[in-house]
Amino acid sequence: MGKNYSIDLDKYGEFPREDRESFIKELDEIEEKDVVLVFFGTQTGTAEEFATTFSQEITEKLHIQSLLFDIEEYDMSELLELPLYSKDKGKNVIVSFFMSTYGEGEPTDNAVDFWEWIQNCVENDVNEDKPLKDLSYVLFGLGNKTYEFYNLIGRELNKILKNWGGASIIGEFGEGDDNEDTEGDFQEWKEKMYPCILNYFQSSSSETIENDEPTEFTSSFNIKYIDDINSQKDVFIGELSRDGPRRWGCKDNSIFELNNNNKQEYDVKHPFYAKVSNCKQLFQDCYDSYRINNDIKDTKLWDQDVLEATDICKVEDNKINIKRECLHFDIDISNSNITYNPGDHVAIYPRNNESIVNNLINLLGVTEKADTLITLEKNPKSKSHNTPNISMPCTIRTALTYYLDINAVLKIRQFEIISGYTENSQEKEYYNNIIENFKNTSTNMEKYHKTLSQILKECPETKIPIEVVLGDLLPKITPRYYSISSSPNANPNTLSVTAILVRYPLFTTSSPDLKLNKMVYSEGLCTGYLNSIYKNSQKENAMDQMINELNYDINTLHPPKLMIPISIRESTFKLPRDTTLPIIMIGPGTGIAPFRGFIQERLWQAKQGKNVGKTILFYGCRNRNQDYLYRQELEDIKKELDERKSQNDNNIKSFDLEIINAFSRETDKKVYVQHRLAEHGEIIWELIREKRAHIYICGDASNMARDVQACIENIAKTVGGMGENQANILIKDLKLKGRFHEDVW
Ligand SMILES: Cc1cc2nc3c(=O)[nH]c(=O)nc-3n(C[C@H](O)[C@H](O)[C@H](O)COP(=O)(O)O)c2cc1C
Repeated sequence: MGKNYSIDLDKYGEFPREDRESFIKELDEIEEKDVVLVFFGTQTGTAEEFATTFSQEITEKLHIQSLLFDIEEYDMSELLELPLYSKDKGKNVIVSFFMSTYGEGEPTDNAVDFWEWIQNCVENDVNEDKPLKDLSYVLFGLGNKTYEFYNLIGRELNKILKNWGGASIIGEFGEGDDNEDTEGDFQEWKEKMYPCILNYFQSSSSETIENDEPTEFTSSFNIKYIDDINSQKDVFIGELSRDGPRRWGCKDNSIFELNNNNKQEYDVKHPFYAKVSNCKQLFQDCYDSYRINNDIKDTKLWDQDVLEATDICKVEDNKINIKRECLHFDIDISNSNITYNPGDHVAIYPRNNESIVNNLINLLGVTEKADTLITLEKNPKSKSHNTPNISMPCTIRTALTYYLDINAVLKIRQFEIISGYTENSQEKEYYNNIIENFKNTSTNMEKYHKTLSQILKECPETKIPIEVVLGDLLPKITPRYYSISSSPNANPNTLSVTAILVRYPLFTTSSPDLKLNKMVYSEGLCTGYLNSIYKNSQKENAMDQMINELNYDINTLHPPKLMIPISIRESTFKLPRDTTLPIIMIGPGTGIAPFRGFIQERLWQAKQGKNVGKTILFYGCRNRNQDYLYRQELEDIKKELDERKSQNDNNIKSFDLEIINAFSRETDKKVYVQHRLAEHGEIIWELIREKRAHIYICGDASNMARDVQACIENIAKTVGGMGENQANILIKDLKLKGRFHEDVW
């Protein structure tokens, strides 16, 4: 399609067009005149999920053609050509964007190029041409109000499209706040948006748009079973891959990827499968307490795909105590060409628990076909142009284990689809109640906490065709990001992860004999996966078994089970280039993760003969004997430094490390990091004001980060004698100068 539409694209700055698809070409391939294009910028999949729902409902409910695009994969400079193209072809096109904000008001990884390009456009356009003046757009931003730059990407994009581009917005700019209820915000917004979209097409189209009752849901795909496959090499076995299937082999007792020869770069769409070189538990005897049947979610009993907490649970009086666990992993990145800096993030791709997959396969009634190869082919009766969330051909078991999030909490659209697949009036009523309840009261969908298996268990007469489950119902598994807790210089070829296990207590069985009470819980997808890797690695001969399992029988073929798919995401949470500058790190709980890397790096720098500035860590946890992460390691480093100092050791330059702890449950008084920070106001102030210290906060976004910032402002007032306004400006100024960093979630 390219430059047919006489726009001088280069004038606005270059877009990396290589390897990008053309959305105008795809638009050209469909006959319909009225089309909604839907782009998403997502990190953990929410924006993609909303964009998918939006696109599907536009087609199913409004009967308007819609195309869905990952913003990363398309040449977005075509936006400039789109108005002329549409005019030329007599098409009415709406462009919609679902954009999440990350970092400190930054775009998601898949939107980085688009974001740079559109900002360059604004800068390069001296004449302010309003090149998008004939473009109509729809915009929904996803963010979290606890962040300073709430929904910055959505808000800025709105301004750019409107003010610079001259485009017109349809309906209202929508915003979802993850701190409250993004799903509810989206529901409300889209219900108002649909009439606006209809209106737009009705007034601009020569044809009449029929929008009576929504038609019945039609599966986007038909399933095709493949009995004989010519070439096994074309089969996907659960690997994550930008291009074709991937295979692993074994030599000298170690596993390596075949046919790769390190040529392929590893990224989020083509992760590196890494060996775990070491993993261990970090907490000692640490528990969370729940009152029996009181603190627990109101939910029906079911006996599958939840875990009974017998081995991690202690009953005591009228309480159930469930174990808190935190795992440390050292991941081997040798032979991967992967590099990282302390403070970067690692993406980990989880997979579903085998027994939960088996349950679901049974409940769906596909046990016999579970290991047959399938592909999903477009259903000619469906108008949907969506692509499936699975790599094909693969087996149903592979799709449900590696590609689809079978534990995802079902949302309203999924209930709408499911309700069409039962003849039982009670089940229908049950679904309708959930849908109505949600629509009328904006109840947070998480409250229901229903997964597909639970629903199928509760409603046995619901029979959902497998192609709907695979192609329309389940979202894809997205990677989870962790702050890397190591320094590459101190640990060549290793990357560490510190992960607290996420457990959702669901209910307790209540027995008059308290000792018989049990807790039932479900696990977070990624930490459950990491826990299974940890447990497996504790078994004898785990590695040998994994190697043995790499046999090439198509029915059991899978990526190496104990290897973790990873990729790196660069972060702005970086140590100062000038090693002599002091740093103040505040990171309670797993917020310590990047600081373990920082401390390792500073120690390494000192050992290399560099002068290293004062390094203070404020670390908080409940109790020094239970959940003090890396206590031994930190104490060992302190000891080593003290010994070297007392011996006037010239092999290491100065490295003044101070660790200040806040233990919240050791005394009657709750002591948190901000309290300890306030106690050290004088030195903090001196380091900030006189010594150009960098401040780093890592951990909980909603309370801790806010309280710590308020505490630093207070120090500026009480110690530095600043007024309210001045103290506020000081923090803003530090941020602008790149001396105040946050890595919060
Ligand atoms: C590390 C991290 C940083 C974030 N930074 C911001 C931010 O600066 N502003 C904001 O409004 N939301 C921020 N968020 C919230 C996300 O935008 C929000 O959770 C969104 O729903 C995620 O959508 P996604 O699943 O499409 O990536 C951040 C979330 C995380 C985990």
